Amino acid sequence: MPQYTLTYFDIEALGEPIRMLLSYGKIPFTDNRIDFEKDWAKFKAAMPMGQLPILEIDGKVMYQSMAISRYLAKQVGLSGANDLENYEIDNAADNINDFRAKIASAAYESHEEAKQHKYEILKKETIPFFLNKLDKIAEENNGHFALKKLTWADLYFTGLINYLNFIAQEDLLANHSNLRKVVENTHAAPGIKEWVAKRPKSNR
Ligand SMILES: N[C@@H](CCC(=O)N[C@@H](CS)C(=O)NCC(=O)O)C(=O)O
Repeated sequence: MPQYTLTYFDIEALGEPIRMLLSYGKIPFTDNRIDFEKDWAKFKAAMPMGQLPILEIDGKVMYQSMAISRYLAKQVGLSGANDLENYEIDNAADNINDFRAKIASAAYESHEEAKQHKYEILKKETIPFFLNKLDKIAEENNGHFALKKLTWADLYFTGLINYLNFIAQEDLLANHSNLRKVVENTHAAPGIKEWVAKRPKSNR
């Protein structure tokens, strides 16, 4: 059996969809968590793109969380059966990633006034726009993001949601029952249920 090591920070965010994919596939992995304050400066230069997560499989270093997710999804049966199905899943994951990037752009803005301005637009326009669109997609897919069944796009959203709530500074799912259903369906999946019950507690 190959040795899997997922290296990320001690949070959910971009590492969590990968932890969920491995758990769903019942693939044992070392959950290596780097202390950002204490140790990150030491590791950063050695990372392929200066960032985390990375997944090592018998020493082969993989990076870019969505590329890793696509790779693992194929291994564990959470990708599509053909190009069109994969398009549907990728499309959903890209929508989710666009939403993530918009929120992150406000959260990591270093200029205080610009940050306030970005949050105002986020709250007034961007968040309601994306949540309504994503909730509609989830409704059309019976509590999933694509193909009316569990795919890696559901794990991508569910893995990110606590982090998105944290950086958006609100409960994004409060008024979106179809998105809550995606999270419930993902949490109920075999392997993921057990992972969520035992994973380190984090609010992001
Ligand atoms: N596109 C990359 C983005 C990775 C990324 O933004 N990683 C952040 C943590 S979520 C990071 O490593 N930050 C530390 C740094 O840039 O020094 C991916 O999806 O893997």
